[in-house]
Amino acid sequence: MNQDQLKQLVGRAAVDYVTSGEVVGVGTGSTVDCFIDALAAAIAEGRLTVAGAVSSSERSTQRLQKHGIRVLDAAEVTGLTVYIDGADEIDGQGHMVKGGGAALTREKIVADLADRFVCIADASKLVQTLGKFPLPVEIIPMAAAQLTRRFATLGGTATLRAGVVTDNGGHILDVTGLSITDPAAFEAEVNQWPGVVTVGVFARNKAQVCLLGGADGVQTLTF
Ligand SMILES: O=C[C@H](O)[C@H](O)[C@H](O)COP(=O)(O)O
Repeated sequence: MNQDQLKQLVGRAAVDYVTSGEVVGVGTGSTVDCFIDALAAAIAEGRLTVAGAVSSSERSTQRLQKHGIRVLDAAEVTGLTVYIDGADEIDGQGHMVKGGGAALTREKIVADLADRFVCIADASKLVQTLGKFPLPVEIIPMAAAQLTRRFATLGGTATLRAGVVTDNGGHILDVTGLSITDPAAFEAEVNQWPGVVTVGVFARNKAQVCLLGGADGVQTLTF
């Protein structure tokens, strides 16, 4: 199976984690696109109903609406049973690096509303230690140079993602050269640097379940 087929596999598997009749939290990315399509198919076939979705990006909102799935504002719900999203990296404890698609801030907001984060990913995303994938950080534009110097003190090289403006009007720094051995401490530290909107380490909002697609099918990891 190629990577696209693995994404479709885990996208379909994630539908089983949606509680019928409820509002579902929806992440962003190519794997989530597969989930949205599988969710729409399950609804069309009468296997499931949903009261709607809270979306983490304009991209996912458009795809959900194209399928006729109602999109609610995050402010319209007080909580969600489940949030389903991909990751750029996930470790053996469910900590993730996210934001390759620049949606990390809204993803963290919607994930924080949910009782359970179900991560869907192909097996290449599983790592021992976070940091090989360039770490996305959403920032206030005027802080770019200052934050670049600050990441250098941690051994990181930050590069501004050219031409990218997030759904919130922020910019993205991608930071290479980091080895994130304590994700919770790293997230807490970087989050309070002035100019940082959201750091792409998800430790406080880590996954409770990961559906990992590999040669042998879907492996379910629980944390
Ligand atoms: O901002 C984007 C998100 O964090 C994605 O969930 C992440 O980049 C994984 O995306 P994909 O499923 O396309 O690999």
